Amino acid sequence: MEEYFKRVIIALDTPDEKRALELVRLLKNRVGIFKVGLELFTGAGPSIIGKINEEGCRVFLDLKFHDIPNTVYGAVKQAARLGAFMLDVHASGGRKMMEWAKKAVEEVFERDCEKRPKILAVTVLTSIDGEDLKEMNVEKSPCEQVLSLAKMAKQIGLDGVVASPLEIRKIKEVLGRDFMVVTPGVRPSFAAASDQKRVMTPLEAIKMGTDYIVIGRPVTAAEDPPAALEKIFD
Ligand SMILES: O=C(O)c1cc(=O)[nH]c(=O)n1[C@@H]1O[C@H](COP(=O)(O)O)[C@@H](O)[C@H]1O
Repeated sequence: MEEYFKRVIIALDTPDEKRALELVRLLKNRVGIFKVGLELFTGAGPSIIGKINEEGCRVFLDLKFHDIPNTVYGAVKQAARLGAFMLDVHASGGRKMMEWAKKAVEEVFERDCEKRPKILAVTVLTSIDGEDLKEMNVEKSPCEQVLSLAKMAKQIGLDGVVASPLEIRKIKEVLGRDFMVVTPGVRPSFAAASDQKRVMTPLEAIKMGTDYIVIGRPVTAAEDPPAALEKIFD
């Protein structure tokens, strides 16, 4: 079980700092990384990252930056100083935007490469399927589109990608084992898929070779979050 817990990131999707820290305290003896996304960051403010770090846990700062290169460069510079272990930008922001995001992190940690947060590129959201892509005039399948964005992220020198579990095998095969893959869109058999479309169970995703799975509601909305987490891998 420990082997599985090491690969879990819990998404703290609540606007409430108190609830977020309560979840961290409930789960921190099993899970070491918590995700601060748009809802919590906007609701609780940037200081939430330091507070999670003070609990002895690492933070994936998931703000999915997507803007012109100069704006993303400035935002990533600020985000990189907050103490996150990983942060992300949208790959669909393009090559230059990703290059500038990398440059921002490198400049902040010029003298301290070890502390540099990892930068991930979000490929195709797990809530999007082939039909949705077609509607946006993307003729590629989700897997092809993920792979082409992931290749660009790797060329630029980002640390990895966020993709669905359905693409893990292909990304690792083509881009190598060291290129990090983080997969939301995991649903245990007892949980509803809700707005997620490209899903697999957490255990299947880990067996496919993902570096980390991101789990939110199946754990955080459960009456007993630690028990829900145990049940997933039991
Ligand atoms: O970047 C992400 O973390 C992300 C990318 C993606 O493609 N799909 C996705 O669901 N996420 C995030 O992963 C979490 C999934 O939460 P649940 O659907 O509740 O398990 C949410 O916080 C999403 O914002």
